[in-house]
Amino acid sequence: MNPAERISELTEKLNYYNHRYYMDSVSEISDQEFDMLLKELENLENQYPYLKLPESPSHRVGGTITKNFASVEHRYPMLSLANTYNEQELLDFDERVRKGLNGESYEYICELKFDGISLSMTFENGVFVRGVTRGDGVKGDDITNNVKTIKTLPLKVKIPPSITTGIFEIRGEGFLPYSSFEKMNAEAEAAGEESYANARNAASGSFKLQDSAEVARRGLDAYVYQFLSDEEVFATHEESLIALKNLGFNVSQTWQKCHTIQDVIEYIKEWDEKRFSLPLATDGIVIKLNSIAQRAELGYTAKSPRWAIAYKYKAESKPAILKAVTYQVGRTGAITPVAELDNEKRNGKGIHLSGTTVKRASLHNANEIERLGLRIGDTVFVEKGGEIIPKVTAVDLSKRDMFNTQEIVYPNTCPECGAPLTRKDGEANHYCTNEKGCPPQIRGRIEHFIHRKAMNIDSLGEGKIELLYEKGLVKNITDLYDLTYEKLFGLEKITEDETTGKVRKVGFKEKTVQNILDGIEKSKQAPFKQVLFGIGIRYVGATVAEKLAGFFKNIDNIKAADYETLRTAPEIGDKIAQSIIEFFQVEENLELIEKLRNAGLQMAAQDEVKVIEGDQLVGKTFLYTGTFINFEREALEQKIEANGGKVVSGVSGKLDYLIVGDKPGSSKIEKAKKLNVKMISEEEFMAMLG
Ligand SMILES: NC(=O)c1ccc[n+]([C@@H]2O[C@H](COP(=O)([O-])OP(=O)(O)OC[C@H]3O[C@@H](n4cnc5c(N)ncnc54)[C@H](O)[C@@H]3O)[C@@H](O)[C@H]2O)c1
Ligand SMILES: [Zn+2]
Repeated sequence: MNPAERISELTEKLNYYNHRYYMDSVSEISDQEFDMLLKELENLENQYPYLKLPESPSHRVGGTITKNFASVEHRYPMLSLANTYNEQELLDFDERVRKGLNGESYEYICELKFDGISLSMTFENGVFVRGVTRGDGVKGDDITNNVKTIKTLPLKVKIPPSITTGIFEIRGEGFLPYSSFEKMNAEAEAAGEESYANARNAASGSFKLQDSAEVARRGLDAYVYQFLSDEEVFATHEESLIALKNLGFNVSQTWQKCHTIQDVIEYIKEWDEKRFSLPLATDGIVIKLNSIAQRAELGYTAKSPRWAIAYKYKAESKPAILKAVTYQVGRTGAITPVAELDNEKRNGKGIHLSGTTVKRASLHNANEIERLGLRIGDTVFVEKGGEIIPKVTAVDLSKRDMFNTQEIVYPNTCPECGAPLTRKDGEANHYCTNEKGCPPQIRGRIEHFIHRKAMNIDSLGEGKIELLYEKGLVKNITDLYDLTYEKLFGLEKITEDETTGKVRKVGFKEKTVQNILDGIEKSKQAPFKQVLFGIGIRYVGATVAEKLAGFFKNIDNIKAADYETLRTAPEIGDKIAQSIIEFFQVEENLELIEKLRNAGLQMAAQDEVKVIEGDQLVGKTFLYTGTFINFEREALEQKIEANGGKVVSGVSGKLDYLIVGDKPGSSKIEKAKKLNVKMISEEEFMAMLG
């Protein structure tokens, strides 16, 4: 490949990864791999400047603004940071600073590099008015309502007296603490939804949700690390950090002043392991010049300040012995192979990696085992980078001993129930075929049934369900409604955590029993859409269940619907329709529904109470495109309907009004123009309401 081809390939790849990372909150490769590719591109571009492409990611901040929020121009651009993974480049940075300051003395402030998303928070007269993402560095998404869910962010503070304009801005990192991240992923898994690979992606995805109530539930937090205003308020960064803390902002107390680059290197070493005891993900250290005046002397490149640099920790990789492969069975029957690992002394203590003990790592599926070419007894490399879940990255073939290692034979029967496994075309996982009798599948279905978006019985959980199942009290979801105080009181189970060895006791005393029974009783009031989700028809997630409930109104209509009728419901495609038909063909499923009905569960949708505000829009149809200042999408639809109007799903000649917001969709606009549909602004719409 010649340089031109490589430059074009790297540009395209990096732009793609940037898009996935910033828009979709997904990392398809590790940060380290990304940074290496970017460095390679930068080197090539320096060598062959005339080959640099206009869309090159090398001189731009990586993010973009989205269509889902109003976009806001930053008062001060939000830049990135230069980064490095090695000490020499840190020394080079120090050398550049020294030269740039012409012999003046200087000092650094070191901070941890928190791994979340940058936030800009504006205060006017001491009141928090706006929270914005970094976006493309010039403009960002207005996510004020989501930022407001951060409990540690004071919404009103005293303003420093030297600020005459009344306006100042705070910058910080919005993040999801590990504890919230784990909780959120456990819930997502229970609901059969996709989980995030790491806390940074989960934070990024959460800050960009439309529903602020859901954002609030996720438990986001933020650390504040920068103060900006038109007036010069602080002479040093240190002063500003102390002042921010005193004003009530959440400033991580892990920062430190360093007088030399050697002190900086000490700080880096100190936090290499210690950072894993922090409640959030960190991926490095940020080194910043302390003096604000000296910062101005050094200035900026197009992408980052010259007075700061990020040192990023390399993902730690360690050898381990693959003792065995075990197989886990999930709710859907999917089999996951797991590597059982130990250290090279084989003393059962596992390996110590990035602050935690590792004894197991997921191998995902049979293909992955094949790709890695694993044998039992191999020495393998285990890595834990930004992801908190360790992974096996390769076999150390130099240590391979053919006589003392064994081939891995993928099982063809279920390790839990012995039933045969199948693997559908195009699927990576094997599945246990014994849907009705396989214990983890049964327990999984019950866990799904009590999920927050289903029957919402939060007084039950995994451990309790396991106990009820083992005692033979609950073998399927309908058994929950036969539980009584007598059956539950006094049940007990002691479990030992395999990795930590911690002993945990689940015991049912008076209060626990009462809570469980109350929770079950309350679930009888859960709306039909939640019941429909809870019974666990394949492919019928919470959203599909809501659509079905809204369209068919009750379970009998759904049961009676044939394929064509099902397909007329909104967003019900072939796969879902087939799955519903199949579900209602099974006799046991029909019995299950009758039992739930007899237990008193809601099998029909209650008529929604429609709010009526006026009749100004009666007889008129509306469609909207873009984002609006006064409404989220749902609120806008409600407003139209509450005033007698109707929201339609596409532009047609019959459409009366297209309401055009910020960043409208071009296809809707074009179609509306062609069909002469009247287009109105948000203000004009408000005026129609009178
Ligand atoms: N894996 C992928 O596919 C992929 C794709 C794109 C980008 N990335 C990663 O993202 C990086 C680029 O992101 P970036 O431009 O935001 O740079 P960056 O994350 O390396 O550094 C800048 C950011 O650091 C954050 N930060 C955390 N703690 C800070 C502190 N104490 N002081 C100041 N800032 C602090 C701020 O949000 C700031 O915007 C890449 O280097 C790469 O590692 C990964
Ligand atoms: Zn099984």
